[in-house]
Amino acid sequence: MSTAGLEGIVATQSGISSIIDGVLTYRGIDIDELADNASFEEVVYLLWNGELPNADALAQLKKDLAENGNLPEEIITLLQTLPKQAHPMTTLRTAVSALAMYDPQEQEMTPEANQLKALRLQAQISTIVAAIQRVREGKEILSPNPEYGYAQNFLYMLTGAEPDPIAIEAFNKALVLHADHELNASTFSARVTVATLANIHAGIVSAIGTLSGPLHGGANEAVMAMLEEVGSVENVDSYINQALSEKRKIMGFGHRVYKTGDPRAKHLRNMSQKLTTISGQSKLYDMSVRIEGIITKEKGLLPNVDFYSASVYHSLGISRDLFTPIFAVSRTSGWTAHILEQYANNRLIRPRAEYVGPEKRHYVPVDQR
Ligand SMILES: CC(=O)SCCNC(=O)CCNC(=O)[C@H](O)C(C)(C)COP(=O)(O)OP(=O)(O)OC[C@H]1O[C@@H](n2cnc3c(N)ncnc32)[C@H](O)[C@@H]1OP(=O)(O)O
Ligand SMILES: O=C([O-])CC(=O)C(=O)O
Repeated sequence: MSTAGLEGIVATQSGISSIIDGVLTYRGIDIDELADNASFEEVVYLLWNGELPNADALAQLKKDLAENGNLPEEIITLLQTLPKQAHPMTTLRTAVSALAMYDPQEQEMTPEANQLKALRLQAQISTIVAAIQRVREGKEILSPNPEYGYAQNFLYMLTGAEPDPIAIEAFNKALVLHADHELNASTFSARVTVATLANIHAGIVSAIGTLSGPLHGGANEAVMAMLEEVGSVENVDSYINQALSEKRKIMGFGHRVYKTGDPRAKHLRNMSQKLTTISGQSKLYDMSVRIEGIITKEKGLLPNVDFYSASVYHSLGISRDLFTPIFAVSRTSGWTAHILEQYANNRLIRPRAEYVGPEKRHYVPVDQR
């Protein structure tokens, strides 16, 4: 008997992140502690190496990420050539796929080569997402500033301006909160892909495609679309009641694993309150809180990581269709950690399907059909 959606099936062992009794940890460290204290670079190091970096290792990783963030000229030309109206997740997936062709170690599969490819991908993916926006605005594509950290560099490459410290802190926290999440759908697809011994870029392309759907990472963009459609706190009740009566899903609520709440959501809720106030858009936070109240009361569902991240990113001045690509920028750290873990102890992932098709029968020639 199959289990729909593989619910509750343990498909692999992993030492990277855990969800136990509703508590999320990266390498054993509670996400609450990391959200309040860690830089994204510390989290990347932790996910890849299993330990937090000392000061020298952290400085080296920051330097490596900034230095490896430049894009090959051919990728810049590609980004400038692809259709401007394409969804940025499609453009991102295509650019990462193309990036494999310019990676100096594309066909090398040693652990050392794979670690370097992971580093280059983590460095370049942020440049690509910022570049997608710059190209749409007809602006020059920027490279990372070696003086800046990862979060600061993304905001700088996106806008060309010096980002303010509150924005850097908030963006860093959002990156930390999205970095890894056990065997979510995109991570699973990355692991399935590389378990055939396909290369890292192939795994990340699979993962980006999987993340893009609204039942997974694409929900953050869908939440913002809903907030814009609702428009005001006064409209919330009628909009949500109508959606529920039509049995429509409310994006940003529910979770396959968490049934008593997503531990990341409270951080994003607090950030949403603060940032919407600073940016003069507290209406978005008020609408979100009202929606949460109704969905929790009517459906018993709680917000997931995607719900309040929408108003957070919007308050930072980020376009709605970049929300999911930004999720991919952060999750590349988790995807690559899982890919390296898969390579280190690999076996082809190939489950079975329960056959429910027609009984055995014979081929009928076309003139007899
Ligand atoms: C980063 C992330 O990926 S977090 C998740 C992001 N996705 C979303 O926010 C999309 C909205 N949420 C959902 O679609 C689901 O809750 C999922 C995909 C996250 C989890 O799905 P599953 O574990 O398969 O739960 P499933 O979709 O079977 O839902 C179970 C029941 O709750 C209902 N339900 C679940 N989520 C929602 C929702 N957001 N709005 C309304 N009803 C919902 C379903 O309609 C279903 O009801 P039924 O039993 O009467 O048919
Ligand atoms: O774990 C999941 O199913 C989805 C999720 O919250 C994530 O990927 O962050």
